[in-house]
Amino acid sequence: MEKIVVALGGNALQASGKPATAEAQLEVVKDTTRYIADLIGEGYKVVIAHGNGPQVGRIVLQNEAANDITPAMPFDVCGAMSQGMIGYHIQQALKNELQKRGNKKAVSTIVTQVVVDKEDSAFKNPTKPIGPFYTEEEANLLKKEKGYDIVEDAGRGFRRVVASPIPKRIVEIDTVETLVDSGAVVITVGGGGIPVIEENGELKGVAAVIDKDLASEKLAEDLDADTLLILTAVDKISLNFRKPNQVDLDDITVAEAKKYIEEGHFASGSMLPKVEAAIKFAESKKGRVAIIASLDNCLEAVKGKQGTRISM
Ligand SMILES: Nc1ncnc2c1ncn2[C@@H]1O[C@H](COP(=O)(O)OP(=O)(O)O)[C@@H](O)[C@H]1O
Ligand SMILES: NC(=O)OP(=O)(O)O
Repeated sequence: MEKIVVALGGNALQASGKPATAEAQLEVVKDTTRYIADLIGEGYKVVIAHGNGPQVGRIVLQNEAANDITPAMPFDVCGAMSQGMIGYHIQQALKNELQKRGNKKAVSTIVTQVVVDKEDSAFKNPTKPIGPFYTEEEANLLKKEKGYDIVEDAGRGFRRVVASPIPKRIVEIDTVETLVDSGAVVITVGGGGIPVIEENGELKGVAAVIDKDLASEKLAEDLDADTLLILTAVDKISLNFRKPNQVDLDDITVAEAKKYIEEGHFASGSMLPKVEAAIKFAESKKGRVAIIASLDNCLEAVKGKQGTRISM
């Protein structure tokens, strides 16, 4: 049975431009899980990973705002909360959807820690956007009052950025593997995993957000998956994106993908980490394929009819 690690992007988890209520998130997740249920219905063994940038940013803000009433939780705990919150919605919506289709598969979220290097240079150079968008005026105030690092995010406004170290090891991988082998649908490395460092033989949470595409790639390698399916808002990756001479790509080799990166076709912080994760997975073992596609085309993409496929 073909094993697929599905990495869900922001648009699969929340409606853009709408208030970030629990109801709105659940509605979007319900749509998302219909597509995932289609994949499962076709017999694919599916493991789900997802992002958390907007959600963990909001949880941190809620904690900071309520600090006078009850102590704010540290950043790593906020990451764990985002995993639980998003995982809960996905596992509930997917279980309901599968049950409707007469499928009794178990669906479980694993709170997942991912080890990073405490010397990772990312800790000195924050790049991962989290939470809401701000105007320039709001951004300047937040920088001054809260000491946030804030950058302009791809022409969409200003956003807080935090460190995004490279994922080295998935702590709960054996548990995930056992559950996947038992036939369960597992939701894991949510938000790229809760970042932890190893100190004197112990795990310790750190303030960071791991890139979920890179963590999903690590997961796919560890589980010996056949396919890494990265779902986002566009159906294919493009050369000259959003320019009059845009060219959408169907099938590319790792060598071509590397050349396109060098030519600067993929925006850092958005498409670049996806293409990098796809390259790493395709190179890791003969026969492995990475696909970047939109959620609504995920089944067609797995069948080779949609999306961009990256292979050796
Ligand atoms: N060369 C490119 N081809 C396709 N999309 C691109 C390209 N460069 C940047 N993008 C943008 O990257 C976005 C995906 O990144 P992002 O929104 O961060 O992903 P996520 O779905 O994980 O939240 C696409 O929706 C698209 O707007
Ligand atoms: N952790 C992470 O990569 O989240 P986003 O995909 O939401 O940025």
